[in-house]
Amino acid sequence: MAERLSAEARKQALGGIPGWTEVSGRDAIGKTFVFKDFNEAFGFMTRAALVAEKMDHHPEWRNVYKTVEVVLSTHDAGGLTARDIELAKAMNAIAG
Ligand SMILES: C[C@H](O)[C@H](O)[C@H]1CNC2=NC(N)=NC(=O)C2=N1
Repeated sequence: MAERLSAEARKQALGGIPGWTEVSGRDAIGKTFVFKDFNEAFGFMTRAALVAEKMDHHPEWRNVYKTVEVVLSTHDAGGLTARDIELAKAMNAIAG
């Protein structure tokens, strides 16, 4: 099973994924993506969903019109792991 990231490791990892911050009150990271319109937002979710499924690592997310709020945490590990960082990077790349 993936190991939870140390304080130092997560600080360093967050530096490499623009827009992602620690979620207060739980061991997770989050980002709110804002797109041009609903089509762009849902297109992002569709592409991200395919990557997430391939990784077998799934986001917690919420879509309202052109925004997508994402929270990443590794449920099996009870907190933040390298798998979350990997998916966050992929999501940033997909969003462009
Ligand atoms: C059995 C399956 O591999 C696990 O339940 C996977 C699925 N997707 C997952 N997604 C996330 N975010 N955390 C997990 O621990 C997790 N575990």
